[in-house]
Amino acid sequence: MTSSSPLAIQATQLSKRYGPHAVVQNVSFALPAGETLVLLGPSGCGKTTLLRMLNRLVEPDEGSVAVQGQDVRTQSAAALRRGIGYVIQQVGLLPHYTVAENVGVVPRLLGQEEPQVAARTEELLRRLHLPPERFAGLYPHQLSGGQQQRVGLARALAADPPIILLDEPFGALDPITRASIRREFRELEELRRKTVVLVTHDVTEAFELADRIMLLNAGQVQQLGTPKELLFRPANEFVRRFFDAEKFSLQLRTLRLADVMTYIPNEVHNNSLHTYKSADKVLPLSVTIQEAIEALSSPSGLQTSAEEEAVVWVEAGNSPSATAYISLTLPQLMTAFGRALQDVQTA
Ligand SMILES: Nc1ncnc2c1ncn2[C@@H]1O[C@H](COP(=O)(O)OP(=O)(O)OP(=O)(O)O)[C@@H](O)[C@H]1O
Repeated sequence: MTSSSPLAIQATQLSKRYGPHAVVQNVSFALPAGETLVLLGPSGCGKTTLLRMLNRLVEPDEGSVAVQGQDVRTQSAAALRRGIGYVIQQVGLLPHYTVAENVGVVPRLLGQEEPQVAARTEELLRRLHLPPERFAGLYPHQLSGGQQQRVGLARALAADPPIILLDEPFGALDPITRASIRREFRELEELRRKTVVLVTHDVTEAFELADRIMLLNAGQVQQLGTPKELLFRPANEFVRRFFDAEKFSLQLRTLRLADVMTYIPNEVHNNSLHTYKSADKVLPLSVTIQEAIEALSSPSGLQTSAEEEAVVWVEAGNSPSATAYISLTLPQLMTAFGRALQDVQTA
């Protein structure tokens, strides 16, 4: 992100008290358009209150919020609703409205024409894997929790707001559904262009989705940075301890193939510069070590080498004429990962 990117949200010195409790204390951040910021921290640390100050559901005692460069206090409720989508854990679907009616609520409130609302609803339901032929006429109680969550997301996206606020959007789901919806969510083109602020207390979720994480404790920012910075350069003891229990799994989700390629021995590079077959699995350097392990462990699409070892091909750099690919086995990957970790921790 360049410094010239326009700021989607700028929060300045936000504070909020409830009685004697300072729930949010002096929180500031600047969020460039297109970035995903995750608010993370233990229960009661002020995440939801901070999120709700961004769309004026909670008024701060001190400080200010600017959205697209304009103070939110000077924007009408309708303008804020158009510019900022909001999804909460309880989904909040209207029980007597069908799926399609729920998705169309905000565009209708904003006065959009019926054919336009219907087309947008159909497009979004399809994109969120809820085929409208089957789902458009159902009522919320006829849906599973995961399906309801997707309708909630479709509803927040319906008016195509540039900013989306999500409060524990996957919180009510079981861990397996949660992981798969999270993956769909990450891959949703519709969301990639948007500025997202997401509240969670799930560390893995934060690491999988965030460009930057704000870790809060008792209303105060402990650290604001990339997942890599929080994991490998914790600002204080609270930050270090917060990630300690899940450190290894987070390291796998934070380091990418690009970070470990220099630790792959030369002989591997030299022996494996072949042209790959189109059916083979090819990974870009941007995938995480976790994703590479999953690719190496899944039964489909694997090529088997002479030693019967699973390999993936990795884009190992571009020459002017062609992309070079090297093959990588799980043991080679894990050795390189171990070396990269040692270096990053002692650097
Ligand atoms: N309207 C309110 N009146 C009084 N106290 C409140 C109100 N809203 C929140 N609080 C208190 O403020 C603190 C922070 O609440 P908040 O919901 O922002 O935390 P959170 O980090 O989102 O927690 P969780 O992860 O459990 O949802 C809590 O102690 C809560 O009891």
